[in-house]
Amino acid sequence: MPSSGSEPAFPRRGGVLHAEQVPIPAIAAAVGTPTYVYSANTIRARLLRLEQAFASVPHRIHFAMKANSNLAVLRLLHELGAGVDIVSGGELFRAREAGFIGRDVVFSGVGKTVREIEQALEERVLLINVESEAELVTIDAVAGRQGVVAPIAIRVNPEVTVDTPHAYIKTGEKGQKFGIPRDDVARLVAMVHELPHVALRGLGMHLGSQIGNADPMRDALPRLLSAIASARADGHAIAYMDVGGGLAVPYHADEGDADVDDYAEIVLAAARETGLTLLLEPGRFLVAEAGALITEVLYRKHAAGKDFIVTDAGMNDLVRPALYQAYHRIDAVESIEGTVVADVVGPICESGDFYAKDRPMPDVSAGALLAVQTAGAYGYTMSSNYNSRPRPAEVMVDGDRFAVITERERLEDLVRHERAHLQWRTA
Ligand SMILES: Cc1ncc(COP(=O)(O)O)c(C=O)c1O
Ligand SMILES: N[C@@H](CCCC[NH3+])C(=O)O
Repeated sequence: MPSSGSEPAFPRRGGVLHAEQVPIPAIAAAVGTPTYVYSANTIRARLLRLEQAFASVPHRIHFAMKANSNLAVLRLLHELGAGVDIVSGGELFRAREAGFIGRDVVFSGVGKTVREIEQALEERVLLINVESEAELVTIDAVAGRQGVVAPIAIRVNPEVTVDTPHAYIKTGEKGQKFGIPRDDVARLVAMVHELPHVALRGLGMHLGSQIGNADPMRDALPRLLSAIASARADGHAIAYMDVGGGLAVPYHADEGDADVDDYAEIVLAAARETGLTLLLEPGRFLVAEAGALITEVLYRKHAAGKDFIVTDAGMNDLVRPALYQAYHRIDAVESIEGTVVADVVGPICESGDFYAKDRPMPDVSAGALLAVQTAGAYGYTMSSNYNSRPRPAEVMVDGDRFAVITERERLEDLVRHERAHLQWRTA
């Protein structure tokens, strides 16, 4: 790791990268900006926190890799014994590359294609979480063609009230596309008996994301438990109970974590009551605080009585503020004298391209580095090439080691691949 000797100005509680001294200026100089920087030690600490909370029952933590599918992050979680929750063939491919095998994988999502179901069955995934009757029939047909029996779980929509900071990140409420409405579950469970190539091994749910208290889980668990009891009464050998992800992390400096112990207490009680293996699918909780987006200030601008800080990162690099009006703390990497109330905006041609509005900020000049905090979850994975911009680099820091992947390397690999497979065919 190149070292500049300068210490980041932000390793305080509630921020990211507090678990180790990460030489951000040296990383920015070596890799360029914008770049995501992840801390392996923070991910270790977060996983340990959850492992300790659930240690008293048989359980497995399946990281929802949609939150962060960087290979170094996945490899670390694999080494630490986690499994993964995937939602596409692409995620299955990345999971395999990171060392996960079939039984480490649960496959969620409302729109799995036949090809994705085939691949999941070829890999012998632990569970395919079924989200509709049509999907159930498709899985049975695909498994039949492969001559196997697909292990499935039914994802119940418990239809409870879920309190999240934005409507787009609720999933377990009535009328949403996710899961099987709770009144339909018994019918689907019964249908499984008619389908020779599926075996119902679990029931699960996922309530939503960034859920700061245990109330929705408290409301939903009895509904999941009753579905489990009916499925068992109907003769199914249920082995797993999946409570999804959703645990909140602090984005504001004065916010606390979701109360893991409160959450664990009610989930543990339910798991004990069933005697089943508990599956958890946390995404954000494991990685959000382990990541920051490092961006350079390009310009200061004063217009119509307002101050703007123009950064080289935009909504294509981190879309959460534009998509969910999400708050991310923004700190100067090196100490700056004075503050200014400013909008922090990116270079994209959209008025929604901002990271902060009218926010007291360090009075930075062009060339200063900013750290957009709590960006390790749904940061890079939701980034795009909008405005034909390259995606940010990603750097994983682990003590004095670091692993870098840049867009140039990704594109070079793609082009190499394309060249290797380019061939003309006669029509
Ligand atoms: C099925 C499923 N499991 C797990 C997660 C992970 O959620 P979170 O990152 O909030 O823990 C999600 C995303 O909301 C999801 O859709
Ligand atoms: N992408 C969302 C979380 C939703 C996860 C998928 N169900 C976020 O950035 O907050």
